[in-house]
Amino acid sequence: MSSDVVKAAGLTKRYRRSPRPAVDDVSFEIDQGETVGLLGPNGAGKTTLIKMICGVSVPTSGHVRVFDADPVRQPVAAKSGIGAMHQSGPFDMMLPALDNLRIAAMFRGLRWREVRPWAFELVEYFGLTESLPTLCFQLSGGQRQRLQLIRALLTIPRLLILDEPSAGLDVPGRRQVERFVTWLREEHGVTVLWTSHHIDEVERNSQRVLVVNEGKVVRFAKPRELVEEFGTTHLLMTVEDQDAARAVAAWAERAGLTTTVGEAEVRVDGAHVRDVLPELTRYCHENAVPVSGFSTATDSLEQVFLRMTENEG
Ligand SMILES: Nc1ncnc2c1ncn2[C@@H]1O[C@H](COP(=O)(O)OP(=O)(O)OP(=O)(O)O)[C@@H](O)[C@H]1O
Repeated sequence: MSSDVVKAAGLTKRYRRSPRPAVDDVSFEIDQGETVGLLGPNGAGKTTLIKMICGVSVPTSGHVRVFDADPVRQPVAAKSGIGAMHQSGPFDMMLPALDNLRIAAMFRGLRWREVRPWAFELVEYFGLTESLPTLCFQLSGGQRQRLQLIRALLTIPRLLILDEPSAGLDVPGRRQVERFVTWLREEHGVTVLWTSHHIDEVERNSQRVLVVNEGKVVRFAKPRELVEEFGTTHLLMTVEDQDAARAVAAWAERAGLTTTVGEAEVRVDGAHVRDVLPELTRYCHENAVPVSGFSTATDSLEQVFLRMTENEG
């Protein structure tokens, strides 16, 4: 029995009449209790990957195991531990929110009477108590999004899969989802796989990030490791006049660095830019170059992600 919750090997999905596979020879493992952010640009294959993990879509080749079971051939063993929220999962729009929750419980073989106290706690936490009698088509997009999340959580799953849980939510709503996911992981050891186009929230809440592009895994690592590996640091020197800007830029270029001269500052880019800072400040001091300050900044995960998934052509 392995401790991996999800294990994919050579997983591939090619839709009919598609020029290239949506998911292309993907292999990775997700450990018990970790939160993994799945990042990729539109059309990268995230939803297709999630559908195969949930047993909703059949792989063309390769395989995926969830709790050591094949989600298509052994659906009960694989799926009974999964709580999944899919992008725009269907509701019966002409029924009240409450009935949609009851129906979801029924489909999952749960007794509404037994799950109701927990469901009502969730409803209260996500601020939907007064919306329970409202017909689904009369709910706002954000309210429907919250209802979807509650539906995925009618029981606390061992593996929670969320496909863009924060789509359409305002900032407090996004933070509420983040806090809840963190609570599930910390209090219940729930393993989480989630996608989001809000890279800042993935960075804040994921132990590891699986970056996919054009169906392939680009990298699977901790956010900090990605920033260290693919990010750059730059230096901003604030100068008092253009002569000073030219002097700083000339020195930096002699040191093999790239510079961008602005109105009152010089940006210096290049590997190990921090290492040259003492020498540069000494040069400015000894030559009376009027520099009024400096700062260094490292790329965010968002900048790194953009660089990693830039498509040529
Ligand atoms: N049912 C389908 N039939 C044919 N092609 C499909 C189908 N579903 C997805 N695709 C294609 O597979 C590729 C991956 O789509 P997928 O929805 O998995 O991407 P995604 O990363 O989830 O994108 P997004 O961020 O836009 O939701 C896309 O090129 C898409 O057009």
